[in-house]
Amino acid sequence: MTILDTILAQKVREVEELKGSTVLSEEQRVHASLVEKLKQPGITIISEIKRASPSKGDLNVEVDVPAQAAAYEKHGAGAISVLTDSQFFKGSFADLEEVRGVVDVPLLCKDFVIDEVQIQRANAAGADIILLIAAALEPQRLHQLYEYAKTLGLDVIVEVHNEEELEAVLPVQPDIIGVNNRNLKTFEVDLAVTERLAPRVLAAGSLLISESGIHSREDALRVQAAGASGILVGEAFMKADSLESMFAGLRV
Ligand SMILES: O=P(O)(O)OC[C@@H](O)[C@@H](O)c1c[nH]c2ccccc12
Repeated sequence: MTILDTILAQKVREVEELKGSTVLSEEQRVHASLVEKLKQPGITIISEIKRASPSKGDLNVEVDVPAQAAAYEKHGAGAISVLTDSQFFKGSFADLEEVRGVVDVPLLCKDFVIDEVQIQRANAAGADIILLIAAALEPQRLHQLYEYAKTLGLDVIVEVHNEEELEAVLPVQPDIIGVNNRNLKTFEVDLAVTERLAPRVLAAGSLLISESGIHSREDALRVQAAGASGILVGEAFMKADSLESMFAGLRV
């Protein structure tokens, strides 16, 4: 069993609980658009609230979530990502709701989505964007969930890590493809993954976000040169002594 298998088994249980315990609405809210942000000149920084992760352990468990999110927005985050998984990342939907209360930028509910009910919950908690992970879903199921999220007015980042996953999701014609530099099965991180997959992503007409392992100006410039219009950064912000200088460094 890989860690991804373990997480997905837990998500099956969570989905059952969610279906049993809550009546969620399909309310259409007005959403802040990540697509529009990514089309603007310069790189869009998506700053993540991530207390802990299976690969790195505790990053910043005691973080003051609303204060961190407000600082992200103030220093120039184009969007904010909140890990809502509790078991493996020590996040929560309460974190997402708190962040929604203090920022206006587009908000990504970062979780392992396998069912519509999780998308309803993300929408209800104030998310503007959800993530669909190719490594976690059959292509047809990913396509269904993508279309469902769109009916709620949400943006979707379709996440891939290799050529095979990328080819499998291209028929969806995703507005945004996130290339995860981290292999979710082995935790290995390599920015060359973005460089390898970028030409195909851009040729398909999708916007490109480079995810994971970005810590420095050099890293940001490297993925921007490959064609990324956005970067998703967690650890570097959660462990930064100064958010201001971290933003100054990554803004390219
Ligand atoms: O902390 P990093 O290396 O900057 O990575 C952030 C983000 O890319 C990472 O948290 C992530 C990308 N895709 C995911 C899917 C599930 C959980 C987490 C992730």
